[in-house]
Amino acid sequence: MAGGNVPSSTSDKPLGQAWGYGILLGLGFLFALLMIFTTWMLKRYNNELQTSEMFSTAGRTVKSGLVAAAVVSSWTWAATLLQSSSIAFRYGVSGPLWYAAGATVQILLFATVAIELKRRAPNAHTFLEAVRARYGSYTHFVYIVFGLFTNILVTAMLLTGGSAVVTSLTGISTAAACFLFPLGVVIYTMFGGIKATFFTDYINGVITLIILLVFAFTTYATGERLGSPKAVYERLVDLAAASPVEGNAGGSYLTIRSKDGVIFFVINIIGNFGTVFMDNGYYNKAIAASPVHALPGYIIGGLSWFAIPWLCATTMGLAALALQNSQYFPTYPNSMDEASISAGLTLPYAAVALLGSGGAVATLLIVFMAVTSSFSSSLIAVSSILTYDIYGTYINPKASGKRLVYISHTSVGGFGLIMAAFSTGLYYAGISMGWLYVFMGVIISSAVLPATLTLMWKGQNFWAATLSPILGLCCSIIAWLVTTSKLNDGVITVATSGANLPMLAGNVTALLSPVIFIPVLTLIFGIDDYDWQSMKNIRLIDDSDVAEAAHLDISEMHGRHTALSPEEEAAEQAKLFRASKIAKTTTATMTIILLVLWPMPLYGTGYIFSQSFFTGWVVVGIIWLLCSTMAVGVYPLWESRHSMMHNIRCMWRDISGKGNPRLGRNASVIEGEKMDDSGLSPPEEINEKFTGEK
Ligand SMILES: NC(N)=O
Repeated sequence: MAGGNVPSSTSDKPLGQAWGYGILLGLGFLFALLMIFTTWMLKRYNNELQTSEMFSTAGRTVKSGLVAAAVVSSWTWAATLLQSSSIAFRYGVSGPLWYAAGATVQILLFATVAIELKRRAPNAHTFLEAVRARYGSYTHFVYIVFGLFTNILVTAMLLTGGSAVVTSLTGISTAAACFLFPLGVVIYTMFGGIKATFFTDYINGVITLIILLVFAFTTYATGERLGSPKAVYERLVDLAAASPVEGNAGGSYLTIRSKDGVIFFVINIIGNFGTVFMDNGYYNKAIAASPVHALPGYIIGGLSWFAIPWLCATTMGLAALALQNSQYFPTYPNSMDEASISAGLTLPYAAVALLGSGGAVATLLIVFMAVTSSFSSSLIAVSSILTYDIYGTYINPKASGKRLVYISHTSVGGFGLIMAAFSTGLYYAGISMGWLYVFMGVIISSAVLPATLTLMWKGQNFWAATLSPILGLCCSIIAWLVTTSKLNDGVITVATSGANLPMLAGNVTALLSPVIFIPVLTLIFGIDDYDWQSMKNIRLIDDSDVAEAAHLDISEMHGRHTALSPEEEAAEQAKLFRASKIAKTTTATMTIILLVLWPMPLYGTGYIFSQSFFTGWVVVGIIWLLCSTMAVGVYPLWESRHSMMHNIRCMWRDISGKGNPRLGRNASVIEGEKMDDSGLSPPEEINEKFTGEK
């Protein structure tokens, strides 16, 4: 059951309200200042200007390490930490695996779709532009609505989850938290555009990984209150002996065979297909990546992300189970109520039980990081839809680059404000993050298949692309509500409709009904024979007015602002074609491993973990998270080393008065993947040319 009530409050808050306001406002403004400084620096030293192209595509030059870091951070929602820990609290060791596997494969499979988008529509700013190019305005409108639904649901989940944690730890009101979370993010996203999300994603991701490692080492190695896999294992065995888990093999918390766990697995897979494939943010990151870096970026990102919910929930969900009957647990001597579990309070309570007020501060930090990086990604996604797909297409098609930048900024601010108000309303309606998490697929997943086929199959006709998401949505809502009513004698409430079986019915219907609608509509109206040309014809925006206002020549600006020559385009297409072939086999293989080969034998045999198996399980989780830290914490720094050195040198020349620091002023722009950097500053050749230094 998910949602329906407001979580019960514990009398003593581990931290005072000053902590809540300090972190929400202080860190928010710190990030905003960092972004203002970075934007200024990139303009001063790299001829980089916040044009409309730059705001939403980062010049299409970002490298794989930073793409991976951005994927990891923006896919690390509040729910990734909070909901996964609550699922572990409910179902035991299977929960973290169901959560992690059920939400990683979409990122891996999306790599294939991302490559197709770059191949088919090399100049698109959003996925929706490609939809319009192929099918026209009606279909475009349908996918705009599904795209906006996705970002609204994801943002609502971030704010409901994040604010519940802040309230539970500091006592500041949930409504205040809902409005304060977006403040700093809106400011830094306005200044930095998609590049802001890449920067802050990197920082947020690194901080998150470090805190998760601290939690894991405290629970399984160093902490006084647990401190070893053996201590956790023994308490889980005792707990199951006293009250066996219904639907789990042997009533144990230490088995992958869990009836409700596997229902959650299915809901999780379906909902997350929706939130990746229908979120423009993931297409935006692919568009921002240079052609050869999109595929490795998504694969490294997906595999690195897997360890986050897996280890986080294996640590915090199980620590909460192990410590819930101890005096350290905030709800002691009571158990956590259902509303608190659904709101995601398992992790903060476990952190306090493990580490006292230090755990509470670490939780506030990690939740702040999760909320802000994903929120920023959603802000860019929504702003690019409102700017390019609605304003630039239907309201003012002749809009200048400057006007589009203005609309982007306004959209960012407006969406932040609306979502703060909406999430506050959800809180008072008793709709929690956990409820939204299992609900999201019901609303958005019917568009996944037709959206994918828009890029992958030339045969899908206009009617199938346009009608199947709408028909699928109608069917999924009916399936969800009818199942709720049937199982609850006609009583449909937030609590009854949030149970596993109604959500399962709604989710499965959403994803699979297009499997019927698409062939039927294709048979009725005839198979299409699309030549992909209209997608190729999408053009870059003319940003010359913005460049002129900043006294820069557009041809000198960093990033891709002009169309490629036919030779460059042919070379880029050849690389993307090769990447497309690699993507299909690699991602399909990884998906089979994560969804079938790993969990299913453990599920089928109903194996109950021995103590040594559990220890090995935890050790693999910790090693995996350490590898993730290297991949998204260290690798992007290595990749950007020349760019960073360039900027440091420029800054030093500037500070010490050694000449004009705008080194790239007259530099020729080196496009596409010839760029030496990660899209954050000019390539080495430029550096050499103007400084004489290597
Ligand atoms: N991003 C998710 N599904 O945690």
